[in-house]
Amino acid sequence: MIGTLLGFVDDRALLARFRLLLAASAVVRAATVLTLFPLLRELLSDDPAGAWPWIALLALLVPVSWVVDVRYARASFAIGFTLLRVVEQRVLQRFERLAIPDVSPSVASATQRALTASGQELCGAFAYVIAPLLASLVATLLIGLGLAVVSAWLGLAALASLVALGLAMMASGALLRQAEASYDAASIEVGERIVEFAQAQRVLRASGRPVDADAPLGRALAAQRRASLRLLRLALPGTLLFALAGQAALAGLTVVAVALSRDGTLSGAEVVALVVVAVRFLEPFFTAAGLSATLEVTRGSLQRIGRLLATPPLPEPVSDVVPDPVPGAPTLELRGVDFAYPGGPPVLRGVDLVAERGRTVAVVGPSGSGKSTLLAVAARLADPSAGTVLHDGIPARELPLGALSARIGAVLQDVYLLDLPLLENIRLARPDAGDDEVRAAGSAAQLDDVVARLPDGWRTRVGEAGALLSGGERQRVSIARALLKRAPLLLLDEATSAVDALTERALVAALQAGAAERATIVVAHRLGTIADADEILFVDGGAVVERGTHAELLAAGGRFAAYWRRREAAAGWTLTGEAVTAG
Ligand SMILES: Nc1ncnc2c1ncn2[C@@H]1O[C@H](COP(=O)(O)OP(=O)(O)OP(=O)(O)O)[C@@H](O)[C@H]1O
Repeated sequence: MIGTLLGFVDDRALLARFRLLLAASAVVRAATVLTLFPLLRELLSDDPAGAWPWIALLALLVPVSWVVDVRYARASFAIGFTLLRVVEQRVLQRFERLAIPDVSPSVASATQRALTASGQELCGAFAYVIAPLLASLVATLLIGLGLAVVSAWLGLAALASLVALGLAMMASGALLRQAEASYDAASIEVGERIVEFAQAQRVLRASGRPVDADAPLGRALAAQRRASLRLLRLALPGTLLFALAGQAALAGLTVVAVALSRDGTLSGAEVVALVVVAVRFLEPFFTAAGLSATLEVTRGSLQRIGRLLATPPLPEPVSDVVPDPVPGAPTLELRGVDFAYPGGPPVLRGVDLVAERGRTVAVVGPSGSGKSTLLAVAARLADPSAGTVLHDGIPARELPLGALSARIGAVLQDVYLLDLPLLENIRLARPDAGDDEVRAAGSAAQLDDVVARLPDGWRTRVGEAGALLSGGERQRVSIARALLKRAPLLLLDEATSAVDALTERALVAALQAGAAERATIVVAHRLGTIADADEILFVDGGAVVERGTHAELLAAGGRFAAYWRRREAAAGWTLTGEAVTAG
């Protein structure tokens, strides 16, 4: 565990200082304890004046030990804070680079715990528990060596004590580890359920479901309570076992000292001195017994962070240099792309798609046929299991993620706004854009009337996840982002599904204004958007089953034509008063 912890520390000079101070602290502590042996021996002998040199040495060691320990504590804190920083950094970096399907609720919850608790736990545990314990344990080893110098038998007894205490420590750790693992799993489950509970408030209230013991959150909280009780229960036998081993070790050392006195190897005064040294020798182990629960929590945090960091990120090229576009290559090309979500059936099968500058490709198909997934793979939110995605002829995997993201503007189904002013939410698409540009993009995205209603206009914070705005308003913000970005590839997934027909017309016009400069792929159910596309791909079961222009596909009388007729018929249906009638 200590090796793993120190493995996170990227400051080599700090690590070297820490190791040096650890050695110095252990040596001085051991020397202080071992000095007690000759000091007490002389003090209890016929000539107590012989104790003066040892008292002088002790008087010197005490302030030296204090100075070394203060420096050691400072280095330990510096390591603790470095752990906090590096863990936060690595967890965030890894999270940002995970393929989107890998960002499951449990990964999100584990990340949240790693960022909000684990880093702090590691920092505190290292500075307050692990580092002091480490110095004490190394000092104990040195004291054991010192005892061996006095007598080989004492050395052996000390070694046997260390082994017994080490085994007791491992046994109590193993008991706690199991309980800690189930407590950890229960806490992650509670984290997931709380997020779900908060997000599903409208649905829960609409369905009138009370939060009771049978609700998912109630069940998760009950499981966490049980796991926490088990953790407390299992801490007790471990501590008792440890105390027993400690008493046995002390008794063993005393028996050896007494036996050595009986055969004349040690004087009575030396036996008394040895018992005092033996007590100090065992002290760190008793401290460790009291702290074993903290150590197991630290081990749990480390494992959680390790699991998160073990999830492979989307592979990135080693070099930051963006390869040159291949002359004449389309803006985006998918060649024989297959894709499946982790553990799921194939969702895309052999998809070919070419999106060229100035042209619009519409992807059409029944619900669940894989349209949004196709856009996700195009944007490299996930890598295909087979086939290639090329941007300007460059395989997506050869483009640094930053460069790739700069090429793509997207309005996806799940629009997410941050709790920032409206203006800043739009500016996220292009952080260097000036206020005027951001406002112009917002106006083109039909946000002027929204802004007029907001208390602070463009500077109004939109609330967590954009809670202050309606679904259609959030879509407009997302479109404003895409307009501001002016990326060469625009991906639209039901981009205007939540706005009224009039606003939609204005938004489509705004999006078309720059269409000559970019390639557009649009997933839409609305007939107008589909009919105007340069090419339509009809997708079913993850495969492109028909492709062509609107006129060609209608003339072919195949799947798309049937879909189109059904849509047209549905568009004629209207709800009036009590009945549904065809219009
Ligand atoms: N994160 C995910 N994990 C596992 N399966 C998923 C995930 N997202 C989508 N799927 C599955 O992949 C399939 C295709 O989903 P996708 O959202 O791409 O379809 P779609 O054609 O865009 O549907 P819609 O028109 O309803 O938006 C569906 O069967 C869906 O259940």
